Amino acid sequence: MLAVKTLDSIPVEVSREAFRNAMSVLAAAVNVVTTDGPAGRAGFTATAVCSVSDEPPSLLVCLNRSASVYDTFCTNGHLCVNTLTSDQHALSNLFGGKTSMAERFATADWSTEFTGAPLLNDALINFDCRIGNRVSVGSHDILICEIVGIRQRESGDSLIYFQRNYCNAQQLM
Ligand SMILES: NC(=O)C1=CN([C@@H]2O[C@H](COP(=O)(O)OP(=O)(O)OC[C@H]3O[C@@H](n4cnc5c(N)ncnc54)[C@H](O)[C@@H]3O)[C@@H](O)[C@H]2O)C=CC1
Ligand SMILES: Cc1cc2nc3c(=O)[nH]c(=O)nc-3n(C[C@H](O)[C@H](O)[C@H](O)COP(=O)(O)O)c2cc1C
Repeated sequence: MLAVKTLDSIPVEVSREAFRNAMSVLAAAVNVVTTDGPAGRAGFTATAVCSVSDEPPSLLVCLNRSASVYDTFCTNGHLCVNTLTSDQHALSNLFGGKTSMAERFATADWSTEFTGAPLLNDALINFDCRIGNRVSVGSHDILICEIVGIRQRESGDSLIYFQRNYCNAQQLM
Protein backbone atom coordinates (compact mmCIF):
# COMPACT_ATOMS: atom_id res chain seq x y z
CA MET A 1 0.00 0.00 0.00
CA LEU A 2 1.22 3.51 -0.84
CA ALA A 3 2.19 5.51 2.24
CA VAL A 4 0.78 9.02 2.15
CA LYS A 5 3.01 11.52 3.90
CA THR A 6 0.95 14.25 5.55
CA LEU A 7 2.36 17.72 6.12
CA ASP A 8 2.20 17.09 9.89
CA SER A 9 4.76 14.27 9.58
CA ILE A 10 7.35 16.45 7.83
CA PRO A 11 9.79 17.94 10.35
CA VAL A 12 10.12 21.70 9.94
CA GLU A 13 13.82 22.39 9.60
CA VAL A 14 14.02 25.58 7.58
CA SER A 15 16.40 27.92 9.35
CA ARG A 16 16.05 31.68 9.25
CA GLU A 17 19.30 31.81 7.27
CA ALA A 18 18.06 29.32 4.66
CA PHE A 19 14.79 31.23 4.37
CA ARG A 20 16.53 34.58 3.87
CA ASN A 21 19.07 33.18 1.40
CA ALA A 22 16.23 31.74 -0.65
CA MET A 23 14.16 34.94 -0.47
CA SER A 24 17.17 37.01 -1.52
CA VAL A 25 16.93 35.61 -5.07
CA LEU A 26 13.30 36.61 -5.51
CA ALA A 27 13.82 39.84 -7.44
CA ALA A 28 11.36 42.46 -6.23
CA ALA A 29 10.32 46.03 -6.98
CA VAL A 30 11.27 48.51 -4.27
CA ASN A 31 8.59 50.73 -2.74
CA VAL A 32 8.51 53.51 -0.18
CA VAL A 33 5.25 53.09 1.73
CA THR A 34 3.98 56.27 3.38
CA THR A 35 1.17 57.49 5.60
CA ASP A 36 -0.01 60.73 7.21
CA GLY A 37 -2.96 61.52 9.45
CA PRO A 38 -3.91 61.79 13.14
CA ALA A 39 -0.91 59.69 14.20
CA GLY A 40 1.54 61.73 12.12
CA ARG A 41 3.68 61.15 9.04
CA ALA A 42 5.71 57.97 8.55
CA GLY A 43 7.25 55.84 5.84
CA PHE A 44 9.34 52.72 5.30
CA THR A 45 10.93 50.77 2.46
CA ALA A 46 9.14 47.59 1.42
CA THR A 47 9.72 44.84 -1.11
CA ALA A 48 6.96 42.64 0.34
CA VAL A 49 4.21 44.24 -1.76
CA CYS A 50 2.03 42.42 -4.25
CA SER A 51 -1.17 42.45 -6.24
CA VAL A 52 -4.22 40.79 -4.61
CA SER A 53 -7.30 41.34 -6.81
CA ASP A 54 -8.47 43.62 -9.62
CA GLU A 55 -12.07 43.63 -8.26
CA PRO A 56 -11.91 45.48 -5.95
CA PRO A 57 -8.46 46.79 -6.96
CA SER A 58 -6.29 45.74 -4.04
CA LEU A 59 -2.75 45.00 -3.01
CA LEU A 60 -0.96 43.77 0.09
CA VAL A 61 1.95 45.11 2.07
CA CYS A 62 3.78 43.07 4.75
CA LEU A 63 4.86 45.27 7.68
CA ASN A 64 6.99 44.09 10.58
CA ARG A 65 5.10 44.73 13.84
CA SER A 66 8.39 45.74 15.51
CA ALA A 67 9.00 48.59 13.03
CA SER A 68 8.80 52.05 14.59
CA VAL A 69 6.17 53.03 12.01
CA TYR A 70 3.77 50.19 12.77
CA ASP A 71 1.39 52.05 15.15
CA THR A 72 1.32 55.11 12.92
CA PHE A 73 0.14 53.07 9.91
CA CYS A 74 -2.51 51.24 11.95
CA THR A 75 -3.91 54.43 13.47
CA ASN A 76 -3.99 56.45 10.24
CA GLY A 77 -5.71 53.61 8.37
CA HIS A 78 -4.43 54.54 4.93
CA LEU A 79 -1.17 54.47 3.01
CA CYS A 80 0.49 55.14 -0.33
CA VAL A 81 2.75 52.61 -2.07
CA ASN A 82 5.33 54.63 -4.03
CA THR A 83 7.17 52.36 -6.47
CA LEU A 84 10.71 53.64 -6.99
CA THR A 85 12.55 54.32 -10.24
CA SER A 86 15.99 52.86 -10.91
CA ASP A 87 17.79 56.05 -9.79
CA GLN A 88 16.06 56.23 -6.37
CA HIS A 89 18.15 53.73 -4.34
CA ALA A 90 19.29 56.50 -1.97
CA LEU A 91 15.66 57.05 -1.03
CA SER A 92 15.23 53.33 -0.45
CA ASN A 93 18.20 53.33 1.94
CA LEU A 94 16.87 56.39 3.80
CA PHE A 95 13.44 54.82 4.37
CA GLY A 96 14.96 51.42 5.14
CA GLY A 97 17.47 52.58 7.73
CA LYS A 98 17.30 53.80 11.28
CA THR A 99 16.76 57.42 10.23
CA SER A 100 14.33 59.98 11.68
CA MET A 101 11.04 60.59 9.86
CA ALA A 102 12.11 64.19 9.15
CA GLU A 103 15.28 62.95 7.40
CA ARG A 104 13.37 60.33 5.42
CA PHE A 105 10.97 62.89 3.92
CA ALA A 106 13.42 65.81 3.56
CA THR A 107 15.13 64.93 0.27
CA ALA A 108 12.11 64.42 -2.00
CA ASP A 109 8.92 66.22 -3.13
CA TRP A 110 5.53 64.99 -1.97
CA SER A 111 1.89 65.69 -2.68
CA THR A 112 -1.45 64.25 -1.57
CA GLU A 113 -4.47 63.00 -3.48
CA PHE A 114 -7.41 61.06 -1.99
CA THR A 115 -6.39 59.61 1.38
CA GLY A 116 -3.89 62.21 2.59
CA ALA A 117 -0.97 59.76 2.46
CA PRO A 118 2.16 61.33 0.90
CA LEU A 119 2.62 60.61 -2.83
CA LEU A 120 6.27 60.72 -3.96
CA ASN A 121 6.21 63.06 -6.98
CA ASP A 122 9.01 61.32 -8.92
CA ALA A 123 7.86 57.75 -8.29
CA LEU A 124 7.20 55.30 -11.12
CA ILE A 125 3.73 54.61 -9.69
CA ASN A 126 1.75 55.85 -6.66
CA PHE A 127 -0.97 53.59 -5.25
CA ASP A 128 -3.16 55.63 -2.87
CA CYS A 129 -4.86 53.09 -0.59
CA ARG A 130 -7.22 52.54 2.32
CA ILE A 131 -6.06 49.79 4.69
CA GLY A 132 -8.85 47.19 4.86
CA ASN A 133 -7.94 44.03 6.75
CA ARG A 134 -4.84 43.26 8.77
CA VAL A 135 -3.72 39.65 9.18
CA SER A 136 -0.89 38.76 11.57
CA VAL A 137 1.55 36.05 10.45
CA GLY A 138 4.68 35.54 12.56
CA SER A 139 6.59 38.81 12.91
CA HIS A 140 4.58 40.68 10.26
CA ASP A 141 1.11 42.02 9.59
CA ILE A 142 -0.26 41.63 6.09
CA LEU A 143 -2.01 44.90 5.30
CA ILE A 144 -4.68 44.25 2.70
CA CYS A 145 -5.29 47.56 0.99
CA GLU A 146 -8.03 48.85 -1.29
CA ILE A 147 -6.56 51.05 -4.01
CA VAL A 148 -8.52 54.32 -4.34
CA GLY A 149 -6.18 56.12 -6.76
CA ILE A 150 -3.31 55.33 -9.12
CA ARG A 151 -0.85 57.81 -10.60
CA GLN A 152 1.55 56.27 -13.12
CA ARG A 153 4.44 57.78 -15.06
CA GLU A 154 4.40 57.16 -18.80
CA SER A 155 7.96 55.83 -18.87
CA GLY A 156 10.79 54.93 -16.54
CA ASP A 157 12.67 51.92 -15.28
CA SER A 158 11.92 50.37 -11.89
CA LEU A 159 14.37 49.82 -9.05
CA ILE A 160 14.82 46.11 -8.31
CA TYR A 161 16.18 44.48 -5.13
CA PHE A 162 17.97 41.21 -5.98
CA GLN A 163 20.60 39.23 -4.06
CA ARG A 164 20.77 41.95 -1.36
CA ASN A 165 21.64 44.60 -3.95
CA TYR A 166 19.91 47.11 -6.17
CA CYS A 167 19.73 46.83 -9.93
CA ASN A 168 17.26 47.98 -12.54
CA ALA A 169 14.65 46.02 -14.44
CA GLN A 170 16.49 46.42 -17.78
CA GLN A 171 19.54 44.61 -16.34
CA LEU A 172 17.40 41.53 -15.60
CA MET A 173 16.54 41.04 -19.29
N1 LIG B 1 9.95 41.54 4.26
C1 LIG B 1 10.77 42.21 5.08
O1 LIG B 1 10.43 42.49 6.22
C2 LIG B 1 12.11 42.64 4.59
C3 LIG B 1 12.99 43.20 5.48
N2 LIG B 1 14.22 43.59 5.08
C4 LIG B 1 15.10 44.21 6.10
O2 LIG B 1 16.31 44.63 5.54
C5 LIG B 1 17.41 43.95 6.20
C6 LIG B 1 18.51 43.64 5.20
O3 LIG B 1 18.01 42.71 4.26
P1 LIG B 1 18.95 42.02 3.22
O4 LIG B 1 20.18 42.80 3.05
O5 LIG B 1 18.14 41.73 1.99
O6 LIG B 1 19.43 40.68 3.88
P2 LIG B 1 18.65 39.52 4.67
O7 LIG B 1 19.51 38.32 4.58
O8 LIG B 1 18.28 39.99 6.01
O9 LIG B 1 17.31 39.29 3.81
C7 LIG B 1 17.27 38.52 2.61
C8 LIG B 1 15.83 38.45 2.15
O10 LIG B 1 15.04 37.79 3.13
C9 LIG B 1 13.76 38.42 3.25
N3 LIG B 1 13.64 38.98 4.61
C10 LIG B 1 14.58 39.63 5.34
N4 LIG B 1 14.14 39.90 6.55
C11 LIG B 1 12.88 39.41 6.60
C12 LIG B 1 11.90 39.37 7.61
N5 LIG B 1 12.12 39.88 8.82
N6 LIG B 1 10.72 38.80 7.32
C13 LIG B 1 10.47 38.27 6.11
N7 LIG B 1 11.37 38.27 5.11
C14 LIG B 1 12.55 38.84 5.37
C15 LIG B 1 13.73 39.49 2.18
O11 LIG B 1 13.15 38.95 1.02
C16 LIG B 1 15.18 39.79 1.96
O12 LIG B 1 15.45 40.31 0.67
C17 LIG B 1 16.77 42.72 6.81
O13 LIG B 1 17.47 42.23 7.89
C18 LIG B 1 15.41 43.23 7.19
O14 LIG B 1 15.51 43.92 8.41
C19 LIG B 1 14.63 43.47 3.79
C20 LIG B 1 13.81 42.94 2.86
C21 LIG B 1 12.45 42.51 3.16
C1 LIG C 1 15.27 46.80 0.40
C2 LIG C 1 14.48 46.76 1.69
C3 LIG C 1 13.24 46.15 1.70
C4 LIG C 1 12.47 46.08 2.87
N1 LIG C 1 11.24 45.49 2.83
C5 LIG C 1 10.48 45.48 3.96
C6 LIG C 1 9.17 44.93 3.93
O1 LIG C 1 8.66 44.50 2.89
N2 LIG C 1 8.46 44.93 5.09
C7 LIG C 1 8.97 45.42 6.27
O2 LIG C 1 8.29 45.39 7.29
N3 LIG C 1 10.21 45.95 6.32
C8 LIG C 1 10.97 46.00 5.18
N4 LIG C 1 12.21 46.55 5.21
C9 LIG C 1 12.68 47.11 6.46
C10 LIG C 1 12.05 48.47 6.73
O3 LIG C 1 12.21 49.36 5.66
C11 LIG C 1 12.76 49.00 7.98
O4 LIG C 1 12.61 48.07 9.01
C12 LIG C 1 12.19 50.23 8.47
O5 LIG C 1 12.31 51.29 7.57
C13 LIG C 1 13.00 50.58 9.71
O6 LIG C 1 12.16 51.29 10.42
P1 LIG C 1 12.51 51.69 11.88
O7 LIG C 1 13.99 51.86 11.95
O8 LIG C 1 11.83 52.99 11.93
O9 LIG C 1 11.95 50.62 12.74
C14 LIG C 1 12.98 46.64 4.05
C15 LIG C 1 14.24 47.27 4.04
C16 LIG C 1 14.97 47.34 2.88
C17 LIG C 1 16.30 48.06 2.87
